[in-house]
Amino acid sequence: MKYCAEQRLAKKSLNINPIQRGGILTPEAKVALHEFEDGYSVCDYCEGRLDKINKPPIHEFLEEFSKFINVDIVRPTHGAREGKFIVIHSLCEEGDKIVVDGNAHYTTYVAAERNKTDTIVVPHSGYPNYEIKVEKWKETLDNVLDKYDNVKLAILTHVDGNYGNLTDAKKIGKICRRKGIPLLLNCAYTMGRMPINAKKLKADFVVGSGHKSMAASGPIGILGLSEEWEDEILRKSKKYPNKEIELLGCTSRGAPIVTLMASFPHVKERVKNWDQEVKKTRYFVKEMEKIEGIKQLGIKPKMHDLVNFETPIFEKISKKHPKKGYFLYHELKKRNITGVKPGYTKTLKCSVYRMDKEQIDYIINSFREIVDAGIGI
Ligand SMILES: Cc1ncc(COP(=O)(O)O)c(C=O)c1O
Repeated sequence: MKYCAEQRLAKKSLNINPIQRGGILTPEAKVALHEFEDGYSVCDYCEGRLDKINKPPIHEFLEEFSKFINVDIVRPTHGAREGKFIVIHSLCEEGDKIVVDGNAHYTTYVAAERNKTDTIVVPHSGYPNYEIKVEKWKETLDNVLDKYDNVKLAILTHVDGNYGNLTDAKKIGKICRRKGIPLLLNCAYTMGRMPINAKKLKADFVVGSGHKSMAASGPIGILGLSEEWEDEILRKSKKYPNKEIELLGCTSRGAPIVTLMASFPHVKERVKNWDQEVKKTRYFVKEMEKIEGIKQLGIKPKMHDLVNFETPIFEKISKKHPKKGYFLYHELKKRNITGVKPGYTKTLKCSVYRMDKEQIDYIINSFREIVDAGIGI
C-alpha cells in the first residue's frame, strides 16, 4: 500500500492551504514524534489519568497552557470538534437549543446533531463581507430567549474557516453573559496563531486545534474551561472515580500530544508576532487585488491570515484552457506551490502564514504570470 509518503517527502512545496499552514511541525516536534511513535508511548509512567502524567511532563504543560490562554482548567482532546462535542454533551439534553454563528464550521453542527440538539443560526451579513455583527447576535439571542426556555449554550467561531473573519468575541461574550447563556469560543483558527485570553473575551469554554494552529501533528485539541464548569464537564466515573467520563478516561495517548508539547515554546513566541502576520496578509491581499479579476471576500482590512478571493478571472481562463478547471492547480504545481483545490477556480482560499517576503512575492508573481498567460490563450 502506498501512503503518498513519496509525495510528502518530495521537495517541500510552498503550501498555501490555510488549514495546513498553522500545523507545520517545528524541528523539536519532529524529534518528539519519532521518540514517541509507539502506541501508548506517553503511558510508561501512568499516574491514573493523562493530564496527571509527569513523565513526559503533560501535567506541567497543561498548567502552562492554561496560563497561555487564561483559563482555569485545560484538558487535551483529539481536536476542536471533540471539545465542542464534550461541552454540548455535558450541558444539553435532547431538543435543547444552541445559538451558533452563520459562519460556524460543519463540526459545530455535527457535534450538535450527535447530541440531538437544535442549532439556531445568527445570520451573517451576506456577500461580500459575510460578517457576524454584534447587533444581529443580540437580536437573534433575544428572539430565541423569548421563544424558548431551553437555550443552553452559544457557540461562536472566533475566526471562521471560509472567510477568515475575526468576530468581536468580547462584545458577544458580554451579551451572552448578561443573558446567562454560557459561551463556547471556537478558536481552531486562532489559538496558537494569535494571543487568546479567554477570561477577557468572557468565554466560559474555548476549544483549539493543535493540527490546525499549534504546530502539532494531531489529531490533538485543547479544551479550556472556567472552574465554575469543572463539576459538570469533568464529572467522574462512579466505577472509576479517577476517570473523567467525557474524556473517556484519557484522550491523546501518544505522539500527537507530545508534538503539541514540543512545539509549545515556539507557539508561545509566535503569537507575539501576530501583528506582523496580519501586516503580511494585508500586503498579500493588496498585491493580489492588483491583478484584474481577483477580489478579497470577507471583512476588510484583514485581521487574520486566512484569505478567500473571488476569482472570476480563473473561471474565465478555465473555459478556454485545455486542462479546464484543473489548469490553476497544474500551473501552481509547476511552480512548486500547492494547497489549492484541484478543479476549482471560482474562489481561492489561501494563506501566507509564516512565509517570508520573498516567498510571498514569489506566490504573487506566480498568480500574475498564470493570469497573464491564461488571458493570452
Ligand atoms: C473554524 C473551524 N473549527 C473547527 C475545525 C475543526 O478542527 P478539528 O480538526 O481540530 O476538529 C475547523 C477545521 O477546518 C475549522 O475551520
